[in-house]
Amino acid sequence: MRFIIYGVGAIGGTFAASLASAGHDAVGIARGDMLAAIRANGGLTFRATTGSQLVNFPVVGAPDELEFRPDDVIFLTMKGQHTAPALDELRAAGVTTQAVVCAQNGVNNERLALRLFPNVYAMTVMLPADYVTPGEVICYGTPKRGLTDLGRYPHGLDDNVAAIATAFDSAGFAAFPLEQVMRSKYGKLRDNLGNVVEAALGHGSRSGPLLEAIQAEAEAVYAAAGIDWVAVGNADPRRKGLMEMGAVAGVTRTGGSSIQSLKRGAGTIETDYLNGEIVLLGRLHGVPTPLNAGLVTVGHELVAKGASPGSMTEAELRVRLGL
Ligand SMILES: NC(=O)C1=CN([C@@H]2O[C@H](COP(=O)(O)OP(=O)(O)OC[C@H]3O[C@@H](n4cnc5c(N)ncnc54)[C@H](OP(=O)(O)O)[C@@H]3O)[C@@H](O)[C@H]2O)C=CC1
Ligand SMILES: CC(C)(CO)C(=O)C(=O)O
Repeated sequence: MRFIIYGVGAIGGTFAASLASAGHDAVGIARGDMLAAIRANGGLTFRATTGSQLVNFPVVGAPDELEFRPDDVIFLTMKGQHTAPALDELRAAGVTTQAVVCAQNGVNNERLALRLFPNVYAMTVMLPADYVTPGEVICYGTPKRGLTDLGRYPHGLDDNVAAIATAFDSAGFAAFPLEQVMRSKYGKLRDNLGNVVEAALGHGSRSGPLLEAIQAEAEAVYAAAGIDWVAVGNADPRRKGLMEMGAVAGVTRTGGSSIQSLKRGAGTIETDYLNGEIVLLGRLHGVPTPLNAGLVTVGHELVAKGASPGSMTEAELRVRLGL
C-alpha cells in the first residue's frame, strides 16, 4: 500500500511526515510556496511535541507527475474549495479504482469524489496542526498526533479501512473504523462552524453563546434533514489522555485552519463548505439559517479585504449577523 498525500499543508504535511517516518511509502503532492520550500530545504520541517525534524519523502507538483498503482491510497488533504479541480486532475492522471480518502472537514468532498471514483472513504480528522510558514508544519497533538474516524462512504467497512487504520496507528495516530462514519463528520462540521468566527475575532474566540447559536442552526437543519450526527469535539471522551493539545518548542498554536488561511493570505477560505453547508441544507429543508449565511458573507469579505486574523470585535460581528 502506497500513500499519496494530495495537498501538503497542515494535515497533509503531518500525515506525510508521520507515515514516512514510520517507514511507510508516502508521496506528497504540493504546490506553490510549500512545494518550493520543500524542494529548497530538502524535505519538510515537521515540528511536534516530540521534537523537530526535516523529513524527506518524495514530493511532486501535480498528479500527472506520478505513475499511479492499484494499491495506492490517495488522501485528499486540501481545503474543501480546492477539492473539485483536484479530483479532475486525479482522473486525468489515470486514477480509477484506487481508494480516495477525504481527510477534510465538511461533508461535500465525499460526494464530489464518489461522482468520479467508486472507492471513496470519509475520514474525520481531529488533529490540531498549523501551516503558516512555507516548508514547515507544526502538530500539537499528544500523545497521539491526531484522532481519526474512518469508514467507507457513504457507509461500511472493508479491508482498506482496516489497513489504513493499522498504518495510522503505527504512525502515531489513533484511527477508529466506523460503519457510519458520516455521523462523525457531521458532528465535526458542527464544530467547524466556529472556524470563521475565530478568523474574524481571533484565536480563542470559538466558544460561548454566539457559537452555541450558530451550532443550534446546524442542529435544526440536521433534524429537518434527518441527518444523524455524533459529537466529536473537545468533550469527546476519547480525547482524554489520547490526543490533547501539547507544547511544541518555540511556537504557539495559530488557531484553526480558517484563521491560518487568513494569516497566510491564501486568498480563499473554506467557509462555503462549512457554514455554507448548513445554509444549503437549510435552503433544501426550509429551515432559516441567518447566522451561518451571515458568516459565509463575512468570511468572503475578510478574504477579499486581505484582513488579518482577529480584525473584528465581537460587537461588530454581532451587528453584521443581525444580533
Ligand atoms: N489545520 C488543522 O488543524 C485542521 C484542518 N482540518 C481540515 O483539513 C483540511 C486541510 O486543512 P489544512 O491542512 O489546514 O489546509 P492547508 O491549507 O494547510 O493545506 C492544504 C494544502 O493543499 C494545497 N493544495 C490545494 N490544492 C492543491 C492542488 N490541487 N495541488 C497541490 N496542492 C494543493 C494548498 O495549497 P494553497 O495554500 O496554495 O491553497 C495547501 O498547501 C481542511 O478541510 C481543514 O478544514 C481538519 C482538522 C484540523
Ligand atoms: C477543530 C479545529 C479548529 C481543530 O484544529 C479544526 O478542525 C480546524 O482547524 O479546521
